[in-house]
Amino acid sequence: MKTTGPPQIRVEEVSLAFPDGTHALDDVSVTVSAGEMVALVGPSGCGKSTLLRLVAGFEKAGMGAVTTSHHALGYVFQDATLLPWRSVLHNVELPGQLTGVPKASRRESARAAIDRVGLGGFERHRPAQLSGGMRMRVSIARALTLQPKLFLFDEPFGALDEITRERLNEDLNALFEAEPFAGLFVTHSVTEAVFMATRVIVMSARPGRILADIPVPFDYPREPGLRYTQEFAEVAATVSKTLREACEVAA
Ligand SMILES: Nc1ncnc2c1ncn2[C@@H]1O[C@H](COP(=O)(O)OP(=O)(O)OP(=O)(O)O)[C@@H](O)[C@H]1O
Repeated sequence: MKTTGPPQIRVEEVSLAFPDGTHALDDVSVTVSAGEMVALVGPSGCGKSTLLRLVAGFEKAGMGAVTTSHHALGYVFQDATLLPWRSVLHNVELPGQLTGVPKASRRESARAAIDRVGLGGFERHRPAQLSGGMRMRVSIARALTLQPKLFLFDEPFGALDEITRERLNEDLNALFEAEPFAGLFVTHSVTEAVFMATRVIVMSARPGRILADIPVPFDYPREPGLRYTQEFAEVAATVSKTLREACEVAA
């Protein structure tokens, strides 16, 4: 198991209300260090995406402070957000192209990232020729070319079938193990949260507050069969119970 490094993301006592008065977050504090993958779960609309957007700098906190290390940031959304007219290779090259990386060098890192997500051989395919899971892999490869030390995932596998999602969880765990970034991962799946995360944060209904911060005590690599063990079931039950309480208050 890797040791955790210095904090990469610090959210301190943050509250946020949108201009229309929607109170999205209330007194939220989260620290994520290198080597931590923190899953965020909570009732729909509790402010999980808003919290990610704050960390990315797309929103400003009304109160409190958000600080991140000055490293490149990877952001992966539920939609793969690929350009349909571009090949896999050209989609993955895009961040390098936009930031002025010379062609040979950006092509080399794009090819390496495509290999790392298991899509070697599909460089010339267009997004429409790929499955949903493959498109998501392209999206992750594109983020990997930035060599992010901070990685934000906004429910990236929510639209995929169960088995594809499990495979992507396993592959993302392997990427995390190989290069322990600081990760914040929004999901509605308790199994996915516990399988992937080093900690699971459970948020309350809006305005989102932190109800629990539950450590996940499993080493990496995490074998697929971990999901069927008693220890896994116990951690998942703790998360589910807290989440259920949060949702019952919301209902
Ligand atoms: N720009 C905005 N202006 C006003 N309200 C907003 C804005 N963006 C989000 N909201 C509201 O803020 C609350 C939190 O939204 P957010 O998308 O962060 O929730 P979430 O927990 O990610 O939801 P879900 O799990 O359904 O994806 C919601 O009530 C949402 O409608």
